[in-house]
Amino acid sequence: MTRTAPPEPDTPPPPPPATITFEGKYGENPLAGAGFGAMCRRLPAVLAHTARMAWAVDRTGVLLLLLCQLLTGGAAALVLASTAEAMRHLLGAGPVTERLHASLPALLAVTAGAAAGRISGALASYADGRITPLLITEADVALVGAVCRVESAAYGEDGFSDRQEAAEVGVTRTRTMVQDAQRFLAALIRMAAAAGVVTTLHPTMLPLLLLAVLPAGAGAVLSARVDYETHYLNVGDRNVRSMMRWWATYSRYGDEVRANGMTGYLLYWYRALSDRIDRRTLTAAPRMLRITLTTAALGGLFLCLTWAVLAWLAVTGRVALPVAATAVVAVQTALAALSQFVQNGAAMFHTSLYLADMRSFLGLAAERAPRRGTAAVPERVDEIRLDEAVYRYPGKDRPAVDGVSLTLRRGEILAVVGENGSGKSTLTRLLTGILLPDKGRVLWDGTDLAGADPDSVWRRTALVPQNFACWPLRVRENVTLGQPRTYDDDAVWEAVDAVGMREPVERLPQGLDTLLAKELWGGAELSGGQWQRLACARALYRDTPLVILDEPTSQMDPRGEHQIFERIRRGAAGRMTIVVTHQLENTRCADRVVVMEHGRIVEQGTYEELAHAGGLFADLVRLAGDR
Ligand SMILES: Nc1ncnc2c1ncn2[C@@H]1O[C@H](COP(=O)(O)OP(=O)(O)OP(=O)(O)O)[C@@H](O)[C@H]1O
Repeated sequence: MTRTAPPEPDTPPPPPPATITFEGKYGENPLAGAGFGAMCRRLPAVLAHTARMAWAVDRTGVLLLLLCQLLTGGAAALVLASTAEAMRHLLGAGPVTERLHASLPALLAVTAGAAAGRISGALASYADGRITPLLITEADVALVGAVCRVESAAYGEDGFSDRQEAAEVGVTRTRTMVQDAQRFLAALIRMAAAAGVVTTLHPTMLPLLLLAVLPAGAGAVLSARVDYETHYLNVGDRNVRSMMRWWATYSRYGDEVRANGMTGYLLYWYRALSDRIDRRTLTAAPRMLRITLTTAALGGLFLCLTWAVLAWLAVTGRVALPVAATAVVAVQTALAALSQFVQNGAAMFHTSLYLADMRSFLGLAAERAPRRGTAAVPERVDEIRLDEAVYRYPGKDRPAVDGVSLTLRRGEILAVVGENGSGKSTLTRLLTGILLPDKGRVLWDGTDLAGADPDSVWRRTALVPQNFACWPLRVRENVTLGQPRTYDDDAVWEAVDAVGMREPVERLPQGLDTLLAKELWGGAELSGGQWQRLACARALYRDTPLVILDEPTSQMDPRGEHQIFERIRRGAAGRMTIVVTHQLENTRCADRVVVMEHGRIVEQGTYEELAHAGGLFADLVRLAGDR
């Protein structure tokens, strides 16, 4: 139900958030065709996977955990055997003091066994506490690393982001993985010990006990399946909700949200989406209840049968009274162990579903990692050539860059202009090898980027994108991005000076050491234009053979803009510089201007040539002046 009303009563109610439905292979729940047996068969693989991951991060912890499991089993067996022994004496014939005296060693053994069990339990928790944080970090870092490394084109693939969201849940679930596995193993060992004792008392007892707990296990597995199905249905909505949550609450967008009166709608939207997620969860609740009630009833029935058989064995003299008393303890122990065994088995199964999502996403990311070749581009690049390059984004009908040929030489400044969506940024992505063309080639001094090691290419590029990041790091790291060229700050100040930021940085409380995140303790904030200057300083600091500035001065005052273009001119000799801009006056500094339309280069020449050519550029110049 939607409780937050849209803000304006006299306007029509806003539409609810769009429903995202997966199609194709992403629409298929991986559990849809899996039966109960198939689900149970996953467990050994999950156990082995958990053991492998745990072994990789903390061998001592794993060995300690295994030792604890053996100790737990041994302690359980000792407690049961000694209980039987103590019962035999206590319920035997003779005076009470003598019976007590005779049973004392067995009672002491019970105490020692119980103490050993407790100690090994505590040690197992300690080992789990050591391993789990490391495992979570491993999984988390693997996920972040995998996403950072995929080919940029993968971000545009349908379902990529949703599968990433599902994988994030897998990382969270890693928290319970070791604990579930450890409890599962401990229960298995305790169960084996108790089952041995129960079987020696009477062979019918064990199958009855099994029947008593199996329904609970089946119930837990089936509930886990329903829970996962609901989770799976909600992945898309949860993903978009968490994105919107970030956008709506991030302080940087606070002005836009408030001054556009968006708060009411955003809350309405957020509530409506949350309600939809809740509705799906609630729809699953009656199914869960049915499963739990049915399996509990079945389990209860079999448990009654177990106790009835035990009573019948004792009453008919088929087992002696001391043995029957031991049987009560053994049945209780076996029952507890069996319940723990099936419950933790089901929990492991449950966790395994989310971990499988994580593993499958990591597999997808590995498939999408660059596989381009190992050719290294030369240190000093003299020429970059685009040869009939075509690139179409996934899911788009038309190519964003459509058969572009272009040669850029060292020392040249190239300006790229064109209307919105004409393919300028995509062209820069092709030149830097962020994207590889579907057809045609991009050659750096004759080396095709399709066969070049991308890291060797990106060591030679510097890019100020349209949407640059405002890193919540210190000023220094915002310039160096953590890759200092020297151990002193001279090169950093040089880049800061080049964009006219010395004075504002010196005025910050800790200069270059100031944290640029107002929302963090002790942080400071810059203005939009100052952030953009810093993004340019970042590119200049890198001192690479190719520098690309995509709308680098859109937020700057005229002085800042002048300073940046002055710096571009001065530094042009040793490199290739590409400036993408809508400020056509700024293209005067370029040796050549290329004009793009619908993904193609439609004109090229100097500013003066194009301004008088009567084509698209001249048209845009006229429109810019006609205000
Ligand atoms: N990541 C993307 N995924 C899918 N389509 C994209 C993506 N980026 C751009 N496009 C599409 O490719 C076309 C060219 O976009 P591009 O960003 O290269 O244009 P542009 O000339 O830089 O535009 P602008 O002047 O607005 O920055 C557009 O139709 C756009 O919708």
